[in-house]
Amino acid sequence: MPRLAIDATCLPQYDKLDRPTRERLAAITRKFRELPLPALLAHPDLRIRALPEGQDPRVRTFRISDSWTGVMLAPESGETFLLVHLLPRENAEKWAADQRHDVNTVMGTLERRDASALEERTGRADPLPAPEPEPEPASVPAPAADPSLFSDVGDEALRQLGVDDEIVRFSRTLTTRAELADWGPAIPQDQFEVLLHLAEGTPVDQVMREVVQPRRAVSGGPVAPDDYDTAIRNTRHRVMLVDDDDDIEEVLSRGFDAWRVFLHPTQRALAYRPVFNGPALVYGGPGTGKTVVALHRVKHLAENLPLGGRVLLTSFTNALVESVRRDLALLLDEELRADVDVITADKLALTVVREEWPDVGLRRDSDARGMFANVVRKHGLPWSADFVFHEYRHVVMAQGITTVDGYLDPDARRGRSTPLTVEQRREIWNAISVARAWMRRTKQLPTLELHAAATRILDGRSDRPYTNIVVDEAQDLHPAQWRTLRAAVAPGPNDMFIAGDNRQRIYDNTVSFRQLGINVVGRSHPLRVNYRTTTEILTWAEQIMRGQRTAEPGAGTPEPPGSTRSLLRGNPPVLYGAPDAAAELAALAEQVRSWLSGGIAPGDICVTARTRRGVTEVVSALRAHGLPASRFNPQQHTVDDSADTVRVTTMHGVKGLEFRAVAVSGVTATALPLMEGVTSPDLDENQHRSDLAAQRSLLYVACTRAREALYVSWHGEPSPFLPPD
Ligand SMILES: Nc1ncnc2c1ncn2[C@@H]1O[C@H](COP(=O)(O)OP(=O)(O)OP(=O)(O)O)[C@@H](O)[C@H]1O
Repeated sequence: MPRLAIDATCLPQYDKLDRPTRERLAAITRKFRELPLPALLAHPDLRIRALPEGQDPRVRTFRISDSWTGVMLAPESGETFLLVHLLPRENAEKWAADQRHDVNTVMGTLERRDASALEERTGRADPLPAPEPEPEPASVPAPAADPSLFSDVGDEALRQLGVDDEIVRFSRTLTTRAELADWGPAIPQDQFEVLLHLAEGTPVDQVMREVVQPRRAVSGGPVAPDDYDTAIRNTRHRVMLVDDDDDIEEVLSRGFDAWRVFLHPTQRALAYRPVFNGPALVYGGPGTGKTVVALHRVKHLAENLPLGGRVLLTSFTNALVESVRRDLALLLDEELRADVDVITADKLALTVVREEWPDVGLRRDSDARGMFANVVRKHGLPWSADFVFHEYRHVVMAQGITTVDGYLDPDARRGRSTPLTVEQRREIWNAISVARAWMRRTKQLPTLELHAAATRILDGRSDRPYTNIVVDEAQDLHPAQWRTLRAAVAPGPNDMFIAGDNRQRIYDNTVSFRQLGINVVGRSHPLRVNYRTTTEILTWAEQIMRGQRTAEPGAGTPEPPGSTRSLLRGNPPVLYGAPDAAAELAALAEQVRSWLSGGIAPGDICVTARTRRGVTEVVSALRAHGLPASRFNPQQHTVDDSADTVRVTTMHGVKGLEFRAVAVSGVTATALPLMEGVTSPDLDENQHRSDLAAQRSLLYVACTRAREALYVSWHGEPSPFLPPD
């Protein structure tokens, strides 16, 4: 029986169809599965048309309605029809005639190209000749500088990476990366990805490892050039196979959830790898699908749980947990979800501690800081409360030190820049002990204490609550939180799956996985394709991180800025430096108005401010300009807050989220960095640097939430973190 497959290109188009057109499309595609090819092609109602002048004899169009046309690929051999595109009638014939589909025999995938555009650029030519042997260097005159973008990659190397002759020839005509990016939509997508990596300077063997091999792993070997059936089956990152009993309408209407179906080969290889022999780390820049991979990993683990097993999926804040819980419901049926807990590490610690100590409560961290001020005053200590609090947070609690000898160990304060004598340490230890004893007496524990207690309880048990733990947004967890997580699962295969990006670290925690007994060496994997943000926005935002070399926890190799690529194109960010705050707010309102009138829904627009006060000012200003705006507190409301208003929140509040349009306001020198949030260099030089880096990351995180449009504004002197002009 013929089978139906649907190209990802159709999904956003499907959203534009009205109900009767959708029903008609479903009825037509049902026929694709019911009728043999000759009967289908001859069917009078469907008006399937070949394109005599088209580039690809297998491409046909069919009528869906007066205004919509479908484009399909109907290979002569094999049984799979591919629904390639849904287009307004007036554009369909031309588009369909320009496209050609081929099997990429190296990667085993089905690819589409704009053959007419490529032909115009490179001419129709015979395949490239076999490579000549390299001439002896001594006999060659010094070559003229080759301006071609890929001058240091030979034809044969390109072919081995799955770049076919036509694209090899085409690639030789390119001189800049921008030109390559412009041609993205015309080039076969897998080959485009290979070229993008090479253009960034990625070595050939790394491109082979990261782009070609994951695709080969799916195809399992070479695929013949006419084996369209197999190639379609191998192209699961772009093509969805419809099962015989699937309801086509239902399948198509899942469009917005493309992440559930079309995993990039690297994403799929990580999420569905049967076993990692210990903790595994997935890292990568913003929007590369780390959360998506984490969610699919949960699916894999839940599907393979032993009897009585449980999976924990955790993320950094309540809002993020809420967001992944909702997404997980789209991926897993209820029965599987029953074996998965989706909670923060703090909630886990509280639950564990309450099992032993039911009346324990949670104390705000700011309270704990205040308590240290009392102790310092009472003991007449010569240090500030902040200094002692930092010793507590970044030394004692970070390293899980439980005895005075542990604190006196010469290694305990490694990385702290203010030296302390043994006597001084004893004094500080006493003060910290007094504060901690007092907290325990009141039974109101700040989160770090809660985690210390939870770790102790879990370590004392023979059984562990979880079979597998999946951690998203890992970069901001404090070591004490990691210890709870480590203790909640027995060490072994598939114990921990961790997703994070150290360049998005926006709180004051730094972690050494090795010290925590979380060994990810040899199991750290990068993701490099950004699915969220356009190239223009991403390239600009990467400049915020210029000069910053942040090692991934446990990965050893720092990720250089620019190692994430987007396949999406759009407009560059709009930057505006206003003379004063009022002018900045007025311009912001105009920007929001223009997005709204351009058809972006209010709920798809987010405005960030650096502080809560800034949020209040923005909300008032937008409302004063007659625009719908409301404060959006992801900690309290969930992210699907249905109010149809522009969301306004702090820069911290947008962590992990995304919006079609983002305005980052108040990027003024006095607000970024906001010095009241930065440890004074007199207290600790290293912490000072680390806090500044976190504030730089904050701007980077806020800007990389934008999918299509980014606007950044300031008044007076701009933040030094902004990219230079
Ligand atoms: N394979 C895919 N196909 C389609 N969309 C995808 C795919 N992978 C990710 N996306 C989409 O890209 C966007 C970013 O994904 P995700 O949030 O998982 O990235 P992330 O790496 O966790 O981002 P960040 O670190 O910036 O929070 C989401 O809209 C997601 O649905």
